[in-house]
Amino acid sequence: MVTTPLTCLNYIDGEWLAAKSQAILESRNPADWREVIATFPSSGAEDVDAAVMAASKAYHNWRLTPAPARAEFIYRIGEILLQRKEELAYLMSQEMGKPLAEARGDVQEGIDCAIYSAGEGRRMFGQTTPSEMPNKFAMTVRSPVGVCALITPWNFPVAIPCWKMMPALVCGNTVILKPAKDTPACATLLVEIFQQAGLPNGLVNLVHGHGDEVGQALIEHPGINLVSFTGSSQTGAEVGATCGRTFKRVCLELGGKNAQIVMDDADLELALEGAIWGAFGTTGQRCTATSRLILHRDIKEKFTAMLLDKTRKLRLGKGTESDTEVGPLVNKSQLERVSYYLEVAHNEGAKVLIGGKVCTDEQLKHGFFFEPTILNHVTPDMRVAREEIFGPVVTLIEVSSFEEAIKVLNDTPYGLSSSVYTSDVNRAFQAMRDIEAGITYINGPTIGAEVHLPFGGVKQTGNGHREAGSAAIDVFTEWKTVYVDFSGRLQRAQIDNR
Ligand SMILES: NC(=O)C1=CN([C@@H]2O[C@H](COP(=O)(O)OP(=O)(O)OC[C@H]3O[C@@H](n4cnc5c(N)ncnc54)[C@H](OP(=O)(O)O)[C@@H]3O)[C@@H](O)[C@H]2O)C=CC1
Ligand SMILES: O=C(O)CCCC(=O)O
Repeated sequence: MVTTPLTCLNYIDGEWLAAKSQAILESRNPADWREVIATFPSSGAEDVDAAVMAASKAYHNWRLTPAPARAEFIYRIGEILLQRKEELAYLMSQEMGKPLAEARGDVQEGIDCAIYSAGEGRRMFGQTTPSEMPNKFAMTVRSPVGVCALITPWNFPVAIPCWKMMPALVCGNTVILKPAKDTPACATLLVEIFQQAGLPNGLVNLVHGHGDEVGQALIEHPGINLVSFTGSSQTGAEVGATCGRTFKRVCLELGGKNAQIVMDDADLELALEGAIWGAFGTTGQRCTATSRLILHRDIKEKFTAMLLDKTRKLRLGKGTESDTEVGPLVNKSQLERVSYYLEVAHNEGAKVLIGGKVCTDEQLKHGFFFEPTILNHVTPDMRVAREEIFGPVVTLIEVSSFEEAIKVLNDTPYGLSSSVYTSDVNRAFQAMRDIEAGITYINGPTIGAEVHLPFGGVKQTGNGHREAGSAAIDVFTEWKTVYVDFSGRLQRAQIDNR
């Protein structure tokens, strides 16, 4: 296990460095805020400059390294991640609060992503297409985009950086990672693992600090070719606007307001398991979390009773304790945000069936714990049914038909994940066709994405790109069309006669 507090540094051009200003910040344990987990640099524009310079220099060799050789390096990272999985998972649980079992799952996603992306190194196919000319061949090849800025949130501190870094690197790009300031230690240990795998200087650079300083300097920097951002829709809109203004390719993975429909013909035990995991897994701090349960009126009463019973038995605690099912929120402002939405719920006339307040348990009083909460009498027009809460709060909405359920599900500015529990195959296919979301689960919870499949959403959840799976290769490469004219001269007559 890692001994805390850790002293984390930036990693630029193969060296561990303090910020040029020497300023530092702290990350603390959300289950007990008295405990400092790490100190880390509060970097500025001059540190970003150094990282961009290092990444640009490294790009010249890396882009010419054959993709299968790049892939071998990525595979090696996957192997070391597997060896150090427990260490990384424990640190994650200490630093952002998720239960150990979930933290292991987070690291496992990083491993899966490395293994999958390494395979892509041998599959970076283009196309050959017949030319209209007799003396020409035509083809498309993939080229790397260049220097990529990767800006990540705290809720999946290993998986999300890996979703971005593994495909970016295998495609021949170099990267600068700006992790969330709540999880600097996880990002530092991750980069140490890359270093252990034999990281060439400048290929991966790590710059810690405030989003509105480091993040902003990155998105504005003329040496950055691509920005891949995962975070809130509010920040994402600003990132997208800046990238538009400065002509950068940008991939935005943003918020969600995901719903699970439970129909009158559903297997209720199965739907219950899905609802509990979807709503309270990672303390509701997933972009795919179930925030709305859309319940058919014929099963609503029975299902609500089952839900209440199960929620009452959930064990809150420190993520590092083996029997914990629900950990703390990540920081004070998350606790305030969730408390604020409870006030909104009261004002809008929703009814708290369970939870609804900061946890008062003596053992947990130094952590950011909020009780798992169920809100009843919620209607689709209420703010609690439309805005992302990002905490352990689920709203119950009653409907009378399948058509109404789909309409309510779609009635949100977001479109990431969705789920339908039904035993009617026709309804399942209709849901697949009519739901406006990037991901639809049939008889499964809204959470639990697999790294070899495209991930992302519609509407205010993003800008149309997909990460993970083969879609990630589209994000991190440019198409180049190549014509080979083997006659050695222009054939005027053929051109004119076309
Ligand atoms: N669709 C998806 O794939 C996912 C979406 N999310 C969404 O992320 C949100 C929670 O994450 P959270 O970290 O609070 O989101 P934020 O948008 O606050 O932050 C995300 C990242 O952006 C940085 N940042 C903040 N301001 C700027 C800026 N002006 N320019 C550039 N970068 C900036 C942050 O730095 P700092 O830490 O210093 O603030 C952080 O690294 C939720 O809305 C959730 O739905 C989360 C996971 C997956
Ligand atoms: O919230 C996220 O950042 C990813 C969640 C993936 C999933 O649970 O499907």
